[in-house]
Amino acid sequence: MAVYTDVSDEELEGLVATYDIGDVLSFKGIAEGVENTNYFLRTSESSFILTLYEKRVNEKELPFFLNLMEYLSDRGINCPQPVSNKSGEKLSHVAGRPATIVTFLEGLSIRKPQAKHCESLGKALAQLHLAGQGFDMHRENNLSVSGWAPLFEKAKDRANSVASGLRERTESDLLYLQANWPKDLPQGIIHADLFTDNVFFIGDDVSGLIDFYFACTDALVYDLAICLNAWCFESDGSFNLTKGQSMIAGYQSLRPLNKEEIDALPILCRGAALRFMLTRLVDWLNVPPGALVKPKDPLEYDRKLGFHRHVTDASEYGLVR
Ligand SMILES: Nc1ncnc2c1ncn2[C@@H]1O[C@H](COP(=O)(O)OP(=O)(O)O)[C@@H](O)[C@H]1O
Ligand SMILES: N[C@@H](CCOP(=O)(O)O)C(=O)O
Repeated sequence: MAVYTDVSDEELEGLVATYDIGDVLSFKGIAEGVENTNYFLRTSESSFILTLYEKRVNEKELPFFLNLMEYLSDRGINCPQPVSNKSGEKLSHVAGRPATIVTFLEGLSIRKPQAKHCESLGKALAQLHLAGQGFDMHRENNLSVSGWAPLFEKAKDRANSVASGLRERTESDLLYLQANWPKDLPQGIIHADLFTDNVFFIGDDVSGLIDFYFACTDALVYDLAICLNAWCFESDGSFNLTKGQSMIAGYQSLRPLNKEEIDALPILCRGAALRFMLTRLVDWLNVPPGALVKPKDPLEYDRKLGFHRHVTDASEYGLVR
């Protein structure tokens, strides 16, 4: 459970009194997520999520995320809407942390997606990229290639205690990716963390997207590389080509990839896997004392990297030319 910060009854009452959202009926820490503290809040008027921003979120960047959710929602993407308080502000403070109340989205996340879910996700990702065009705020991806070496610094001395040879494999991946990372691909707003727990379905169709706190401006096809990693591997570590084909076809049905994007897909998939291996490794080695959180397994992404290192062509991810 990701509850890093407790909110007392008094703090909650004080916060809710600054909003026009009715009276508190129930309030409960949420058993998923690893980044921020989330509570489910039900009031006499509706259901909401209270998010308290933790370690990786810089308060100065919150207007980017909150405005982005509003912009996307105005353009037909079903994502959480920040609720303004009585003073018209979307950002509040509670229990010593910056916080927002956002609307609750209906739908269920799917733990074991099938090809049809991957296709629907591919379409939803392309819709998100198209809807994000014209958003006039910019946020660097601080977890892209230039951010990986500093992240690894925090973990490299203890990496081999997690898996034998992990330090050496990671150093070699870093060198390769730093030397070959593609530039000049089409850019735009990317979600950058569209894992299965951040996508809601109703039936077989994507009904909503949440958790925009890694969103940034980067190569659009890098977002597809993140999703191929997160959705198309089986638990035995194999890549499911049918799922990859479905996702890429779903994406291309709305936003066809150009030649440069297709050529870049293998290295972007490898980079995306390294990015999640690294953040997981750092978190694995540094669980805050007392936090109710289950850190995610870095070795899942170490295994995925083992696959990506041998890929030479986008067709190996299911791209049909
Ligand atoms: N707007 C929302 N509507 C419904 N459920 C939500 C919403 N936001 C978060 N949740 C629930 O809270 C969980 C954790 O949220 P998430 O944003 O992924 O946290 P974290 O940023 O810590 O990873 C989600 O998996 C989901 O179950
Ligand atoms: N998706 C990341 C961790 C970020 O957590 P999330 O709950 O916001 O998706 C990972 O799996 O490493």
